[in-house]
This record gives sequence, structure tokens and C-alpha cells, in this order.
Amino acid sequence: MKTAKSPALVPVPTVPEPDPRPPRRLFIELERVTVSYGKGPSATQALAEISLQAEEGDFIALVGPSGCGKSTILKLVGDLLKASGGHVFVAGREVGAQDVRIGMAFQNPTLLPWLSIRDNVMLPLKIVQPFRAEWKRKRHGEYRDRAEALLAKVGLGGFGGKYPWQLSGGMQQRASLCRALIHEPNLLLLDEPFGALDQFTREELWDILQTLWIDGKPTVLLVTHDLRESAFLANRIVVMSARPGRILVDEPVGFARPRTLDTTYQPGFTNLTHKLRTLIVEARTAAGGTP
Ligand SMILES: Nc1ncnc2c1ncn2[C@@H]1O[C@H](COP(=O)(O)OP(=O)(O)OP(=O)(O)O)[C@@H](O)[C@H]1O
Repeated sequence: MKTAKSPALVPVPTVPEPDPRPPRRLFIELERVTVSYGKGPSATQALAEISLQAEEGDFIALVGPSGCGKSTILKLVGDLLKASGGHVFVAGREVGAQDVRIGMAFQNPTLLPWLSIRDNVMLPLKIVQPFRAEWKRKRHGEYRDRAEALLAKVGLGGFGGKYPWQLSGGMQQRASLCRALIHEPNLLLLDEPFGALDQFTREELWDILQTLWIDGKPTVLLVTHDLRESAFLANRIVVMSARPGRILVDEPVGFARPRTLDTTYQPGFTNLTHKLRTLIVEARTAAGGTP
């Protein structure tokens, strides 16, 4: 008598599940870019030929020896500097050809001393379209509420009416982060934003920045000398050689989000920061610097 074959024994062809995530767009592309400052024999070659790509929503940390051209890359992508050679594309067009909403923060919070914290934070809404068109109508209502909500998110609820000089350095830097993010930028350029802060405040701000990035998913380029900071925040760490800067390593960082300070004590984390440190020490030594 024939018995029916157990269906479990028949191999079922598997069709791959469609990936529910939309494909990510290439957002930044540096194609064989070089930069020299000045001309003739006194010119400084800041960047050797470099190529770098970032997808929409990437969080990339740029690390490397002092003077290797990290800030130069931010200036190129922010259209504050023209490349000497090669091409810089942002949002699919040559940089500058298309309006991209950019937020920036630097080591020095650069808040305007004659404006309240709230007015400092609202500044991009006064300047950047499409917000600018509605500035007069919304500055005392919706925009003010938006600034207050963001300030509350970084622990500055109730400080909107104060002036920069009434706040500590860490509080000013929080406000400067709010100003960088109030207009919901697609691109966030951060140049050592926590470099002048003590370790505890810095770690608090990592957490805040991570939350803001998870919420808004801007593409971020972060310049930092703090390797723990780079490994805590970034999903890719780009290590550069000494000047003229080249890209030595493009290291993916896969720790689960949200990362916490506990993440920084895991062996994988310390191994990564150790590896980065070794690379940078080697790069400095190769360039004749102190190991
Ligand atoms: N406007 C300028 N004119 C001349 N040289 C410049 C100018 N800006 C930068 N440089 C030089 O170009 C090189 C790269 O500078 P950049 O600021 O990009 O480096 P960096 O890696 O961000 O440095 P750091 O880590 O010390 O902040 C440095 O040697 C710097 O002295």
C-alpha cells in the first residue's frame, strides 16, 4: 500500500522575504577629491585624493591625527569650501546645486549673546526656507513651542528666556545642538561639538545626540578626537592618515541601538577603540609625529 509522503520531508522552495525597508539613497559622495590651501610653493595640501560615500541616515565619525583634513571634509560637504580637484555630490547633485537643509555645531557653541536661548535656537527658522516664509506668523506660537519642546528634550526646559552668559558651557552646547536641529536638517555637520566639555557632560550629550538622531535620522558627519565618542555614536568610523589626509580605514560599527554607557564597557567596544587608537598612533608615527 502506498503511503502519502510526509509533507515535512518535501523541501519547500524558499522565496526570500521582501526587505520592508526602502533602499537607502546615496546622500554624500566625495569622488577623488583633493584640497590644497593657498597656491605655489607655500600651498598646504590638506587632502590627498579621497573618495567617500554616505547613505541617507548614516552617522559617520571622522577621526585621525590633528591637521589631517577632517574639518576640511565638513567644509566641502557644507559648501563652505571648493575642492581643488574631484567632485562633491550632496543629495544627488554637485554640492551647492541644490538647497539642502543643513545643521551645524562646533566646539564653541557660538550662541549670539544678545539673544535669549530660545531666540538663538529659533534662528534657523528665521533664515531657512520653508520656515522663513512663515516666520512673522509663527514666531510667537508654533516656532516658539517647537524651540521649547526641543530645549526640554535636552534638559533645558525653563531656560529658553535666559541669555547664553547665564548658562554653563555644557548647557550652551545643548542649546547649540537644538539650534542645529530645530529646522529638521537632512544633514548634520558636527565639528568636535563636545570637545570643550568635561567627560560626564560629554557622555550625557552623546545620549541626547543619539536620541535626536534616532528620532530624525539626519545624515551626520561628526569630527571628533574622542574615539569612545566615535564608537558610541557612529555607524561608520572613517580613520584618516596624517596630512595630506587619506582614508585608511572605513570601519562599520554594529552595536545595537540605543547604545548606553554599558555598551562602552563591553569587550567589543574596547577592542574597537583600541584598534582605532593603534591605527592613529601608527598614522602619526608614519608622518614623523610623536607616537
Ligand atoms: N584656511 C586655511 N589656510 C591654510 N591652511 C589651512 C586652512 N585651513 C586648514 N588648513 C590646513 O589644512 C590642514 C587640514 O586642516 P583641517 O582643519 O581640515 O584639519 P583637522 O583634521 O580638522 O585638524 P584638527 O584635528 O587639528 O582640528 C591643516 O594642516 C591646516 O593647517
